[in-house]
Amino acid sequence: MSRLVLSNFRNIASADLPLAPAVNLFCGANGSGKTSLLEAVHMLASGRSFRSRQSQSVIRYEQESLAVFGRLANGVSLGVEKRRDGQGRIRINQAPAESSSQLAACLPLQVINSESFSALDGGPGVRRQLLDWTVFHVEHSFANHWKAYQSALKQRNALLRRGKIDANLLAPWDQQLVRSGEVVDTLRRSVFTQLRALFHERLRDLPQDVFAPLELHYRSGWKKGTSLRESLVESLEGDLGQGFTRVGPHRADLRFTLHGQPAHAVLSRGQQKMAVCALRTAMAATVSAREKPVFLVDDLPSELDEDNQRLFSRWVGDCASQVLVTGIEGSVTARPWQSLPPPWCEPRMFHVERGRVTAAALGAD
Ligand SMILES: Nc1ncnc2c1ncn2[C@@H]1O[C@H](COP(=O)(O)OP(=O)(O)OP(=O)(O)O)[C@@H](O)[C@H]1O
Repeated sequence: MSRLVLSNFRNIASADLPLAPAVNLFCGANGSGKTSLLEAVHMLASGRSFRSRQSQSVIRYEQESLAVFGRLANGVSLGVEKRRDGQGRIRINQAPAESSSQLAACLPLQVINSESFSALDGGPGVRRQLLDWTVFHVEHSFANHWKAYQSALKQRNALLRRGKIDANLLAPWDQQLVRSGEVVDTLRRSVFTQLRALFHERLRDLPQDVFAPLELHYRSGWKKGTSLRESLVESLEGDLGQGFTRVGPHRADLRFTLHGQPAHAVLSRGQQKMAVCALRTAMAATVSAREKPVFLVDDLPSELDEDNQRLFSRWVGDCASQVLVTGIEGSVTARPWQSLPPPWCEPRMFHVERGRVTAAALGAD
């Protein structure tokens, strides 16, 4: 992204930022507005915030609307506007866009923040989304198959909730469920194989006594060794009792294990963060043949020692198109990037103070 423009975004009344092609650092005190800048980029890539479901809370107090505009390195422009009454607009190259997945296709994004630990300790839905982000950016048609699957699932569950089953009513939804569900699973499986290999490649840079046994598994969402159709038939009686479909790609999961235990129950906090960083950069590397993602990194030093910060910056340099990093102190935030080859070792520094963002000299705290 070469330019980022914000208005009335949290405590930032306005900002117009020329971004460096590789590394951009946003430094300042607590509450100054650093994370808000990352949140604005996230909104540009997805139409929503990563901190709040309600965009009203993101609009600057006493203002009616917010706007974010970004010009990408390839010249494409993206714009998102949100109003307090819930209305909003998404534009790509000035023209209205139909869905936020069009934004996502233009701007693949990876976020590392305090929420990222949920890849290890959160529910299966969070991990499924990580895999699906990767699949979508490798194969954009995945979104249509997944949508078709979810709409069949909704109809099937509505029938199951009624409690008595007319086989003629259920059959067409089962057919659509199996057809799109198998495509979803096939795409996930093939992308998972690449992702897992790239994840292990990164783990080899970490202490092997700890990380060599870390395993990543894919669960399809139904019984191993049976087809989706067979599984649906097998579970129909139980599904009827529960009133919803208990098997299928909507129950898929990624699992991280270490010596047979869930990884988050064994790894230290810093080790967990490095596992998440390995996963996120492996995801970026998996999709990079199509488009290299932009990374948003909120407070890299928290939980990580200097060696791990440097390792993470090297991983990012290998798979990302650009990175936006926040930190309290400029010199500390810049350090991990300075040992990389150009252009990664030439960060652009911005100072953030009570919602005002200004260019700053490197090393000025
Ligand atoms: N809708 C809003 N309108 C105006 N100000 C807001 C709004 N929502 C949040 N704020 C304020 O905007 C600031 C947002 O700070 P942000 O989270 O971006 O800070 P930060 O620099 O990342 O801080 P930290 O280092 O503590 O993580 C805070 O001071 C917060 O109180």
